[in-house]
Amino acid sequence: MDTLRQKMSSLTPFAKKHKVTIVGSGNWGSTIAKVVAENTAAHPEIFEKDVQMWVYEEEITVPESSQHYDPSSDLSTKPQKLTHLINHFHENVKYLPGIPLPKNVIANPSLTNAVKDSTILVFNLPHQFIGGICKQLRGNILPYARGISCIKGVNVQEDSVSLFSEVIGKELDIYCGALSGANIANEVAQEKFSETTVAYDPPSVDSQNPTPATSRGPSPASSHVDLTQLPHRDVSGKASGVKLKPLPQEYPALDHSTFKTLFHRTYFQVRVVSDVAGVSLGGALKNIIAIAAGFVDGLGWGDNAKAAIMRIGLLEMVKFGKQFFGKTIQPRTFTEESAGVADLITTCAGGRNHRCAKLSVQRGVPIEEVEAQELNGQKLQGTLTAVEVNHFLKTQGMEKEFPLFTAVYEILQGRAKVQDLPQLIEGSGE
Ligand SMILES: NC(=O)C1=CN([C@@H]2O[C@H](COP(=O)(O)OP(=O)(O)OC[C@H]3O[C@@H](n4cnc5c(N)ncnc54)[C@H](O)[C@@H]3O)[C@@H](O)[C@H]2O)C=CC1
Ligand SMILES: O=C(CO)COP(=O)(O)O
Repeated sequence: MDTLRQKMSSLTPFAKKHKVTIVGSGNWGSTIAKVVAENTAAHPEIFEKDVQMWVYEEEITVPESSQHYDPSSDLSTKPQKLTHLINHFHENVKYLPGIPLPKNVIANPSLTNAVKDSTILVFNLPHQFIGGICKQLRGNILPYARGISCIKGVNVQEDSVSLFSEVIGKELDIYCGALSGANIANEVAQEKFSETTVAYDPPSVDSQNPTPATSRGPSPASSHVDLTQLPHRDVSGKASGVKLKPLPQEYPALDHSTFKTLFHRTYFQVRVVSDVAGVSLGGALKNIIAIAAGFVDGLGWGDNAKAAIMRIGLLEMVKFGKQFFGKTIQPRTFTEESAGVADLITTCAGGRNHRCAKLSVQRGVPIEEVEAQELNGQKLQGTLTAVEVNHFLKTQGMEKEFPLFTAVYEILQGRAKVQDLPQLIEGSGE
């Protein structure tokens, strides 16, 4: 059905194209902006070519290591707005240096202006900032927009845990799916082969009743179907209704096929699934395990130790998913999709959480100190996630059920030593 719609759209163009905004412009945000802009340019029948990229504005000086550094130019000798530099050099010289961005990536410091008229909002920023961003966005987006969250983290509030796709959906009254995978940003940006998983499972409102393009009326008020209740888990696991506004018929459907077209490149191969919880949790929880893997690498304990950490960690990820997202999750997502075990492997090998944890052991300093020294403004997600997950497990009286997550937390708090890891997790993973 979806393929039929796309074929028909190439015969009879839709009156409107999807405008895409990337909310965030860090290491991964800029990389996803590049991927998406390549695809919007390649598919003018579905998307507007220009991709807005919201940038948290800051003044920076072009580093001398940059190919754009020119001592005779004010652009290099005086601090400049990051948006100005991105739009001038078509490169995010701070967060994704050395990677040319397509000219149709437009850096925009105004959040509300960047999302204006966009039907697709791709959320890609460190998870600690999403609450404030949603508050600013509320009431300033198209009511029938759809979201994709590329954020790796979980939302812990008091005694509850939820996904960022759920937070975004609830705050903005839209449907939001997720994208996550074994995706070290710099490698994807260099177009080295990788895979990712997109999870998208809205009610059938967008793909149902696909009136052929040829018989559609021009009225902007027309829609695919009537308003539909979108069942959402709320933070306590109960269903809470969000009214999903239907997409006007002037637009191509927003379905699995469209999202695959938006994100898939030969170097970045997409599988689209429906398990939003599994995809999101894989991305969030593996960051805690990557810290443990970095700790044992920092001690020089070798590959067997790291493999053990990853195996036990994977079991805790699946257990956490089943325990707290049981009704919605498909456990095989953790083992079969890029967003599961593949992401765990890549992050424990080449991710920032692993690297900073390893250096913190080698240098004998807190991981936050390494983060500040090494990452030039990029943010670790595993440290905060370890604290948040521990807070949640405590409220459930379940710290002991997740010994590796708990051990990472205790080590980060300075209450246990990395050397104690084998004792702290002894007997777990059985
Ligand atoms: N970098 C990577 O390799 C990958 C990252 N991810 C995930 O993507 C998400 C975004 O990560 P990155 O793009 O790498 O970010 P990053 O680690 O590069 O973070 C820095 C970003 O945060 C912004 N920022 C700083 N203060 C802010 C504030 N007060 N409000 C809003 N934004 C602020 C900065 O402007 C910058 O864009 C994270 O959840 C991360 O786990 C997912 C896959 C790969
Ligand atoms: O999520 C990632 C790879 O998929 C990146 O992990 P880090 O944040 O540890 O670099």
